[in-house]
Amino acid sequence: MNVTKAELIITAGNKNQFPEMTMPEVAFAGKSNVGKSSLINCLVNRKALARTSSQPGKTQTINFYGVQDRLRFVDLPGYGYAKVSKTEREKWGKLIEGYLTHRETLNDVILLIDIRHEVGSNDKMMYDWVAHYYNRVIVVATKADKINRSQIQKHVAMIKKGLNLRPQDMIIPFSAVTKQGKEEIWSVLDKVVEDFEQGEEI
Ligand SMILES: Nc1nc2c(ncn2[C@@H]2O[C@H](COP(=O)(O)OP(=O)(O)OP(=O)(O)O)[C@@H](O)[C@H]2O)c(=O)[nH]1
Ligand SMILES: [Mg+2]
Repeated sequence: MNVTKAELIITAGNKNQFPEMTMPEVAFAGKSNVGKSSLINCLVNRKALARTSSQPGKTQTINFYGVQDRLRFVDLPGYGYAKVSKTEREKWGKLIEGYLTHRETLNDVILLIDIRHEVGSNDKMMYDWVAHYYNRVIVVATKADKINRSQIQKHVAMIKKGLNLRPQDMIIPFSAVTKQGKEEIWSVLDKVVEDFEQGEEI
């Protein structure tokens, strides 16, 4: 999709604020600071539509973005930030669960993993959880610019193994700096929109 229009729809701190289910949605999950907001900005050709920060744990709400009036991107709060209190973590769990398990228009969850690192226990937990509810999981291995190009396939294989990906899952190396992987992600998303719009016509 050639994106010329993207806007924040709502910053939701609880499920009553989730927008009506009128459009296909794709949610971005992953550890705090992994690059969820940066990926969204890259996909919509904007520098700062989704707020990014070098300080982890900044996004504590579910942020809905409208893309070209055909698709929504859903920026989920990151997990695994140690300085967050137990009460905050519980609130996070309820909010995420309330979204991920009750959203008929949620087509895919994109799980972001830092390409440099071994898969963490939180990542594995998140993957297993999403895999349980959704047909496929799209894994985006972020910050690919931080490793040598020749090492990318090795790291991708390491993540595949660490998460124990199934044949129907996908893994795409990506960099918000070089935009590597952007086209590949869009070709998956374009198909999501097409399928949704065709389903509506019937
Ligand atoms: N080199 C490089 N840096 C990146 C990339 N993606 C994100 N970053 C940097 O990583 C930091 C965190 O990025 P965010 O997009 O804010 O991460 P997030 O997952 O939204 O973080 P939370 O909202 O705290 O969960 C920022 O300093 C970004 O500039 C990338 O592909 N390459
Ligand atoms: Mg963020």
